[in-house]
Amino acid sequence: MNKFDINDLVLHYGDFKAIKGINLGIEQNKITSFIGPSGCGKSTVLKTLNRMNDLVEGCKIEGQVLLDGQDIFKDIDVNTLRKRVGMVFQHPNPFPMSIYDNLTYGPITHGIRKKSELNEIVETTLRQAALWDEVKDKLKKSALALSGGQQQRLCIARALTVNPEVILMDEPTSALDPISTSKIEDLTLELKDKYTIVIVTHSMQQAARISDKTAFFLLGEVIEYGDTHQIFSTPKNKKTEDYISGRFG
Ligand SMILES: Nc1ncnc2c1ncn2[C@@H]1O[C@H](COP(=O)(O)OP(=O)(O)OP(=O)(O)O)[C@@H](O)[C@H]1O
Repeated sequence: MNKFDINDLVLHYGDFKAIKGINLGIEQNKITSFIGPSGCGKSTVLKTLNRMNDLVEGCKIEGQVLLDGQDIFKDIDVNTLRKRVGMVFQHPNPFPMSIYDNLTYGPITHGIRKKSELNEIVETTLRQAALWDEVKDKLKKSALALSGGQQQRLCIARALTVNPEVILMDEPTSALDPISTSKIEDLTLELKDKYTIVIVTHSMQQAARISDKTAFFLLGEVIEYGDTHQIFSTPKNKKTEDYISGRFG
């Protein structure tokens, strides 16, 4: 079953046509990777899924994006959409406050006040993000004192605090060392039981390791989309083959 249906998506930044008519079904409880050379529109499509492009001046979107069959531009209020569809960015961006406050910020905004409930959210999400053991004794310490890899796991935990259905990840490990990268990859694999995950990655090894489905982007179009194993072993399109075999990009 598809969590998202992207139908004939065209996106302009001013006069520049960044996305040239994309059709894609994102399956529920799967990890979908977007791969392709720099500037081909991967992040743009990812950000469209929770309407982050709305804030960009001159951005014009045509076509349809459905979340569980509902039009994200017409049927769902943007705050509800962003609660349902969380995001983790390339560079860890914890708020300059304590670990605890980072994790209670979203729930408090959504009206949760009870201390016991907030405590439970903090512990549950830190456990889900495989960070609890490392930080349980310093929850009141600044999140900025954590290592980069820990900060990124905190940002994943923070994304989980409002109980989303989808997690969008924009190159979440590109600023991290190999050990932290491997932790985030393991975590991502664990999270797919409960969440639908879409990840933009420059690492084809990463896409091959963790994703069920892969979409190959080129110049604002999806050239090929299918099971990750098929895309990497028997690509149907010559351009996909050239890219994954390192002939360009
Ligand atoms: N805010 C913006 N204003 C104008 N043009 C933009 C904006 N954001 C992206 N673009 C352009 O749209 C195109 C697609 O960019 P996008 O960031 O989606 O590509 P990408 O595949 O994610 O690239 P990368 O892998 O380098 O992150 C690029 O040509 C980029 O320059």
